[in-house]
Amino acid sequence: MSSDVSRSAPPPDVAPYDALLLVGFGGPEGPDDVVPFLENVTRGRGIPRERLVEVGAHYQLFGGRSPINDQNRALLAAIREDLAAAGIDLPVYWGNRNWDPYLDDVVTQMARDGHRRVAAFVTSAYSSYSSCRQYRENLAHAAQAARDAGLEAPVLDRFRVYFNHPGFAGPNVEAVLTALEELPAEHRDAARLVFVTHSIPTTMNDGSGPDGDAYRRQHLDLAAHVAAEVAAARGVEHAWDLVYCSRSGPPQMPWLEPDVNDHLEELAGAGVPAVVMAPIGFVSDHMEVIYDLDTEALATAADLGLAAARAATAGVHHDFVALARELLVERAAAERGEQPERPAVGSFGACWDRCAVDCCPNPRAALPVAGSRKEVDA
Ligand SMILES: CC1=C(CCC(=O)O)c2cc3nc(cc4[nH]c(cc5[nH]c(cc1n2)c(C)c5CCC(=O)O)c(CCC(=O)O)c4C)C(CCC(=O)O)=C3C
Ligand SMILES: [Fe+2]
Repeated sequence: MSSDVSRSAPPPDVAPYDALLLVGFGGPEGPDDVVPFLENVTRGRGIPRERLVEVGAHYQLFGGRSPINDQNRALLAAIREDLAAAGIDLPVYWGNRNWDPYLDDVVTQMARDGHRRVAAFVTSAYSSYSSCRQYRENLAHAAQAARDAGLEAPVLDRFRVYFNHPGFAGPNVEAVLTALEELPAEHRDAARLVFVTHSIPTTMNDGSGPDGDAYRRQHLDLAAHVAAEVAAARGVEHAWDLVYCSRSGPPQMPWLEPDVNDHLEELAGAGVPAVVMAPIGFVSDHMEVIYDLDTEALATAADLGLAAARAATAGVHHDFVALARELLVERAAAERGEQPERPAVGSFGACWDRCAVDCCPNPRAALPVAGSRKEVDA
């Protein structure tokens, strides 16, 4: 499969799919949305009130508006354009887990529009309950909402986890190289690469993927790949680490560590002069990135006298937009019984199309999910 599609070539075959669904997290779009949004996110999850007040304040600092929905609107438009340019005539919808447009409403509309077989592109690149299974629960819930409305629900196939797809890895390599150029020249070669992702409870990490610990190991694998590509491009080896941001939950519950701010302190103490913070755990510059990194961690670095630059997220990078099409064409071929090429960087190889039944278990309840290997879809 090639990403440059010439005009005369026949368009790639996307059968059996009749629509693509972009699946987002969702975010508030004004001050009055913040509390109901936080209630949606944390319902039944035992997040302390103090943490919600604190996170609410982060949103209010930005006028109560997260950039995440606008980023998904831009991604949606870019995917539509990319598909059209490739000659693929397929409607693309967008729905969220936690805010309008809600997945339940969007999938119900898709059913009403007659769609039967839908490919789902989730804006989250790694395995874990929060970043994988919970979205598949949301898809199953949305299919049920369509059935509750008296409609025939489409089958919803979620793409393979894509942290190691070249269309995600490539933009992250490029972003680190660009961020290095933003550092003072005299410190550039000594800069540490600090890869950052969302912390999760250690128990959630332990259960992630088919064999456990997949969330952390997938990040380490991509980080090692990016660091190697950067070294190859610059002819300079940069030491690197994987650290975490946005810890939540009650204080006595262990979450993945170290926190990015603590880590910066340690680096400064060890005499490191400069860092690039690369948020490989996120696909766009949403609140965790613009608050936890750009506001808080960059201030920590400034206090410590560390030169720091934040690498861009994949966002609407051409290669990341193309990834949606490439995974669509790949998965369609697989569903037709063909053996498509499955590009992947790093040491793990391409991930599975359908998750194992006990992959990334829900810590609280066994809920129906879309796209498991053996379970019958809800
Ligand atoms: C792994 C992961 C990703 C990356 C994968 C993915 O992208 O899905 C992610 C993304 C996001 N998380 C987001 C926002 C929030 N996450 C929270 C809480 C939590 N996140 C968790 C994990 C993750 N979260 C967990 C284990 C919790 C504890 C509660 C629970 O077990 O569910 C809370 C509650 C307050 C707090 O406790 O911080 C908020 C407000 C936004 C939107 C940002 C915006 O508005 O721009 C995005 C993209
Ligand atoms: Fe989160």
